[in-house]
Amino acid sequence: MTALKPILNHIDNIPSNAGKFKPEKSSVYYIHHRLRFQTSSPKSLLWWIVFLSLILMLFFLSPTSTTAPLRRFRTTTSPSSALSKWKTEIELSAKPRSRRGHTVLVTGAVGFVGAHASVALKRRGDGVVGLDNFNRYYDVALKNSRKSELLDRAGVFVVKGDINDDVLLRELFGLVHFTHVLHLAAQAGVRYAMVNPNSYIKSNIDGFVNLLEVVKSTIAPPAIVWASSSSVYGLNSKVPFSEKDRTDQPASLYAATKKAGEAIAHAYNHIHGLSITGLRFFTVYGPWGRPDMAYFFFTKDILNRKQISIFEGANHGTVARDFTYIDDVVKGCLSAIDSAKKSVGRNGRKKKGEAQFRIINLGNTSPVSVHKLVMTLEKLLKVKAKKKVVLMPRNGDVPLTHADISLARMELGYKPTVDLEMGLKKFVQWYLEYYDARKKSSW
Ligand SMILES: O=C(O)[C@H]1O[C@H](OP(=O)(O)OP(=O)(O)OC[C@H]2O[C@@H](n3ccc(=O)[nH]c3=O)[C@H](O)[C@@H]2O)[C@H](O)[C@@H](O)[C@@H]1O
Repeated sequence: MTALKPILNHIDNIPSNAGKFKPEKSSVYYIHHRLRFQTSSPKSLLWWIVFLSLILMLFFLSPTSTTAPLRRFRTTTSPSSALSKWKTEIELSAKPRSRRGHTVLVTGAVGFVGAHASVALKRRGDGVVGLDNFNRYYDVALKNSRKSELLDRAGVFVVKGDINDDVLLRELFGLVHFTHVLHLAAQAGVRYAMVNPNSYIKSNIDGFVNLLEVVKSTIAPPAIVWASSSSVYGLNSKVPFSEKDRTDQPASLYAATKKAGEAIAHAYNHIHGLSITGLRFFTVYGPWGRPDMAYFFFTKDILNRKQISIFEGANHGTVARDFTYIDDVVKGCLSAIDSAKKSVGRNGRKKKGEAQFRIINLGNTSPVSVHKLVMTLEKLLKVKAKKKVVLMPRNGDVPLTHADISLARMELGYKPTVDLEMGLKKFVQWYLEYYDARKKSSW
C-alpha cells in the first residue's frame, strides 16, 4: 500500500484549475525508478504486474478520477462509439427548438428544483443539459425517478458528474456553447451541517468556485443564475426580509456557505465580468420534493403513526416559514434566465465594462407557522398527528422567514400564486400516488 501512495496522492491532488494539471515529476520518477530497480527478478516482476493491475483498477473505479468522461463507457460497445453517442446525446439535448431559445446547463438537475426547472425550460423550447452527481444525501431512488419520470420524458439528457470535476466541466463547455448556467447543485439542509460540515464546503464553496473558474475561461461565458437561500438572513429580525437587510449573522454553516457563495459570485462578477443572479429561495416545497424537509418527513411520519417534533421558540414563540411552492420558484428561475444580461468578460480576461449582478428573494411573502403546516397535513391525510412540541434546537434553525418580494416583482415580474394549503394538496396527492406505486411494484 505504501508503494501505491504516490500515485493515489497524485490522483487525489488534481488541482481544481484545469489547464494547470501536470503529472507530478517526483511521483512519475519514483515509479519509473522503482520499476527499473525491482524488475530484476521474476518474483518481483510478478509483484509488479499485480501492483500495476491494482493501480489501473483503482484509477478506473475512482469516483474523482479525471477519466470521468471515459469511465462512463464501460459498455458492450467500444469506448469510442459510446463516447460519440454520449456527445451526440448532449448536443441533441442542448439544442433549442428555435433560434431564439437559450441553451442552459442545469447543475443539480435531478434535485427537486433542478428537475422541475429543467423540464420547464425544455418544454418551452430551450436546449437543456443536466448535470448531477446523484449523491446519497437523500434517497437516490427518488432522484432516479425524477430522472426517468420527469427528465427523460421531457428529453433532457443528464450527465452524471460532479461540479468539482473540472475536466468534465471543460469537456461539456467545449462541446456546447451554453448561453446560461442554472446552478442548483448544492449541499442543502440547515441541520445536516452539524453532521457533515465538509460536504457544505465541498459543494457550496469548492464546487461553485470550480464552476466559475471553468465558466470564466470560456470564449463567451454564459450568464449564471444560481440558488442562494433565505437562510442568509440568519438572525436578522427585521421583517419582511429585504435584499438590503444585513446578512452577516448566519445561524448555520449551510447559511454561511450560501452567504460565502454570494460574496464569491460578486468577486467573479467584479473581476471577470460574469453576469450573475443569486436567487434566495424560501423553503421551497411541492411534488417530487426533498425527503429531508419537514413537510415531507412529517407526511411520512404522520402516515406511519410516528411522533413528530414541532419546534417552538423561546417563551412558546411561534416558528414559521415563508413556504414557497415549486411552480412559483420555477417561474422565478425562468424569468431570471430571461432577464439575465450577457457576461462581459471572455477567455478568463478581465471585463470590459460592468456586468450584471443581482440578488433577489424568491418567497411567497406569507409566512405560515409549523403548527398550521401540521394541521393542514392532518386534514389532507385524514390522520391525526402524534405531536410533541419542543424548544427549537440551536442547530441551524431560525424562528421566522418572511420575504419581501418587491425586487422580484420589479426585476422578474414574479408573482407567487399558490398558497400553502393548495400547494400541500398537490404535494400530498403526488406523495400518495408515488409511494403507493412503489409499494405495489415491490409486492
Ligand atoms: O429557504 C431556505 O433557505 C431553506 O429552506 C429549507 O430549510 P427550512 O426552512 O429550515 O425547512 P425545513 O427543514 O423543512 O423546516 C421547516 C420548518 O419546520 C421546522 N421543523 C423542522 C424539523 C422538525 O423536526 N420540526 C420542526 O418544527 C423548522 O424549524 C422550520 O421552521 C431547506 O431545507 C434549505 O435547504 C433551504 O435553503
